[in-house]
Amino acid sequence: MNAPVPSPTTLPAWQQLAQLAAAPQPHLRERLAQPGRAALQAAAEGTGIRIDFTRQAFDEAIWSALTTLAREAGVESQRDAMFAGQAINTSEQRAVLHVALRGTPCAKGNAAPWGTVIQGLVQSELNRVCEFADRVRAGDLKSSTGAAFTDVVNIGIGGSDLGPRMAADALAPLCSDSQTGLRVHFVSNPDAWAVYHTLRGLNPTTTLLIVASKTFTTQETMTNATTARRWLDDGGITGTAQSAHLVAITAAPRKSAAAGYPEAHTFTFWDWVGGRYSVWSALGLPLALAIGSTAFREFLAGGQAMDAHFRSAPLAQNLPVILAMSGVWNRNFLNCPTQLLACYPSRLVRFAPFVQQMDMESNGKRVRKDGQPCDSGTGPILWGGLGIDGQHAYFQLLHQGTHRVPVEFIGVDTEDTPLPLAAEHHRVVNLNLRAQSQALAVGRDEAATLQALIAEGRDPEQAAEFVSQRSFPGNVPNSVIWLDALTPHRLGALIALYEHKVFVQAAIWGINAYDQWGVELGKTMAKAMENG
Ligand SMILES: O=P(O)(O)OC[C@H]1O[C@](O)(CO)[C@@H](O)[C@@H]1O
Repeated sequence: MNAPVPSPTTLPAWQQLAQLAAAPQPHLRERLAQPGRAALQAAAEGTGIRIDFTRQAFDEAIWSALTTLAREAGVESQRDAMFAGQAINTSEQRAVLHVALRGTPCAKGNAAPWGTVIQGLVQSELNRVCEFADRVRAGDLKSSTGAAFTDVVNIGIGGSDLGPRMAADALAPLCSDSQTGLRVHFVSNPDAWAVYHTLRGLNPTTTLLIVASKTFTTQETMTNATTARRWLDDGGITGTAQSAHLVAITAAPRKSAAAGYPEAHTFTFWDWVGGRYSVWSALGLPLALAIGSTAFREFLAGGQAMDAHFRSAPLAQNLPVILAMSGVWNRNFLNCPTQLLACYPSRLVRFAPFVQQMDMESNGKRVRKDGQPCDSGTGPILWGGLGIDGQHAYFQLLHQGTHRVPVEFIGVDTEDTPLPLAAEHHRVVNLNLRAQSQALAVGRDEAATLQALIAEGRDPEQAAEFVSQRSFPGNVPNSVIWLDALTPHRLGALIALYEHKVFVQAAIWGINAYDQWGVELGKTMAKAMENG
């Protein structure tokens, strides 16, 4: 029997927020001119991350009510239940302990909140992953022909692809110890071209295949794995020799063993790690191969630093809570159904699709944990990509379209690309980020536009004719998430920030962020069609 979960709309703070939202809302232009605006900024110690949320469409009174809502919805007790390993994934009766994969966020000597058994399992599998990655990178672990591996192909989809692929793209280029010549490739799509295109340039005798699947049943992954193993066969890597080229990462090791993946090359994780939260587990092996075990452990430590902040910072200064509650205000009180994520460092090219799965597969829910229908909107439609490219594509709609799209910008303070003019590139990137954040917030009204046109030398009468087309409503709520650098540690902290944001929003809406029954129907129908 499901314990009843109160609708958030019955909470006093929700009702207060509804009243505040019903009052006339000052334009962000005016809000930004109000004193005390600078208070809407916060940083998480030890993570290198800070958030400027001065351009969110609320004032201190609304912000205070939003933090009260978080308290009334029991965000803190729900957070503690997650860290204590309680079965908060109620529809599957599972704990949600991806946080345990990053190590304990306690002072040295204190027991981990999830207990020593889980701590021991995690540490021993992490050590295996790190050792394996370093041996492959060093050329100590040889292929069946005695050669060092030159290429790794990770075959997986969804959570078994997006996280490690995103992080490898972001980190491999600048990890100084990643110059081993080992190339890491990813194939997710079962369209034949995807796997063909990846394998055709590779040498089977020096290629390591990783098949990553929590269930080890996903049809797309198994189809690609069959083709890749056939490619090894065709390249003369057959029978027992093939074992040296095969790796399985799964929570179902019996299934991978039955399919012929060697035990020594099988890395496991557990049912309490959701696919979209699994980059910290053995599923991070391709990332460890791309950046080395030292950097991989730094990545985990970054996640752990954000966990420590999430567990201890007051709600009003707590970065995951800030992102989550800004989102709740925009989604539920300003009625904005979407959320744009605009990343300015180009190494974060895959960050938005990664967060898209994390957020939409988690909070795309329509009933609460007790099975009752939600009477408020839940997870937003999250979309995005690289901000600068977006400026020359869809930002027009943000500035002058008929949708109001809240934006989260991500930028970095420092740049270490080994190019003589890298600092100039960096200046241009951050200048654009700051300009877009401000332009979307303040816009430009018709009077200011007319003045600007006249200052350009336009005839005032002619200028008046098209002043509306040259004006910008602004008032687009946005925050900027600043990283001091894009290192493994900081990326780990950034991912954990988003994981906890999703957690807080689910806690507010009373939904289960950790199941994904919605994707099952299509899978079942595909199977039924296959069986005629
Ligand atoms: O790792 P598996 O079991 O192959 O699943 C891959 C993905 O499929 C899903 O179950 C549904 O698309 C995701 O949640 C998961 O990340």
